[in-house]
Amino acid sequence: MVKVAVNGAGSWGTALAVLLAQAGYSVTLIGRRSEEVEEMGRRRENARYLPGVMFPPDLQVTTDLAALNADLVVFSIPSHGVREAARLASPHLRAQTLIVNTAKGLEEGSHKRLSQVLTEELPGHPVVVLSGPSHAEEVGLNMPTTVVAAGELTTAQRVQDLFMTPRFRVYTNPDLVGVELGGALKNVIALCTGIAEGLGYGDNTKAALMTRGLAEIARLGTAMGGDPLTFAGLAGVGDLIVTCTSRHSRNRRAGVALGEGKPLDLVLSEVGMVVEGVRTTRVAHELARLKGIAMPIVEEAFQVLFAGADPKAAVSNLMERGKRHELEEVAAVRLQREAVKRV
Ligand SMILES: NC(=O)C1=CN([C@@H]2O[C@H](COP(=O)(O)OP(=O)(O)OC[C@H]3O[C@@H](n4cnc5c(N)ncnc54)[C@H](OP(=O)(O)O)[C@@H]3O)[C@@H](O)[C@H]2O)C=CC1
Ligand SMILES: O=C(CO)COP(=O)(O)O
Repeated sequence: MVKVAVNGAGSWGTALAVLLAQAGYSVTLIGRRSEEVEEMGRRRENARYLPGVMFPPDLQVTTDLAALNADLVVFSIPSHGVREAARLASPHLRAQTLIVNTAKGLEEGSHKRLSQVLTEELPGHPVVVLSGPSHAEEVGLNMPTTVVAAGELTTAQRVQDLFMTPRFRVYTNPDLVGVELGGALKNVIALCTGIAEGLGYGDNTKAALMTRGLAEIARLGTAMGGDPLTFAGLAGVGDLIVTCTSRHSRNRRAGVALGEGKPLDLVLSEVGMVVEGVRTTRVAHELARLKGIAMPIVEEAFQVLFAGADPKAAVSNLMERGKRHELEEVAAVRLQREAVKRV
């Protein structure tokens, strides 16, 4: 039987451990705090992070990293903990252990994608990224969900085979860069649509932020080597839609509270779970500057989160920017053609 370890017992790790155990594998969920792990073992439920989703009888829960001696190890650790978690995991893995990363973010400081971090810390291990519109609360209740497995295609197909169930449909995508950037950057836009909601603005404003946000995601993502088509797929617009609109989204919820005027520290403690978009805003802001990419929404998000800017003024700044074409590159070609015709 395939032996699986899920490293990280938050909401996403728990939902995936339940999914894989229901699929019939021998699954161990690894948490880092013994009191919580003991409670989960006793209640057969992760009451803190995923209440209402009962564990299948065969799902094991432990703090013991020896459980990482498995065929497949799923990392569900927030982005800021991935490098350290990989270092701790390294001595326990089998030579051939397949690694699947499910966190969505970028490493602060290095700006690295999380698959790059994992490949650096776990050399020789194949790394695949699982991403897409998939809230733990719904996966835990077996609601139909679609995701992508991104990486070297034959390895991504192994992950597709392992995770696919009648309620969890997995597509493959060879574009690791595009999938990881789509998954990380949509959290920034979800914070912004949440802020707009908290300010009392309506659906027009949210649709504007989602659409122009996607333009920014694709602009930075393609500059970093992603395929433009990936941003029209599950890990791009698909995840953007769910995160900007779902009541389950922690990024959206944090944005709403910020828009209502609460300070960031209070917002984060009230949400009580990881809000990846905050750190990712800082990284995306740095990347945009370094690469000379126009990301006005990310700029305003950065000013609101880290420079005390007023959210309402941030929306006005976006609305009152200089005039633009919707598709700058297309417009440049058209204008050139029209100029030639006039000569
Ligand atoms: N929840 C979801 O629906 C989805 C989440 N994701 C992504 O999955 C990743 C994990 O998120 P999620 O499970 O939701 O987060 P949660 O906030 O639900 O849980 C976080 C878990 O990670 C642990 N943790 C926190 N910091 C560290 C660290 N530095 N090192 C090791 N463990 C740590 C926490 O342990 P403790 O309780 O001890 O602090 C907790 O078990 C994120 O990148 C998120 O974007 C992706 C798709 C869906
Ligand atoms: O990535 C997610 C859904 O696909 C989870 O989003 P939140 O972290 O905002 O809850």
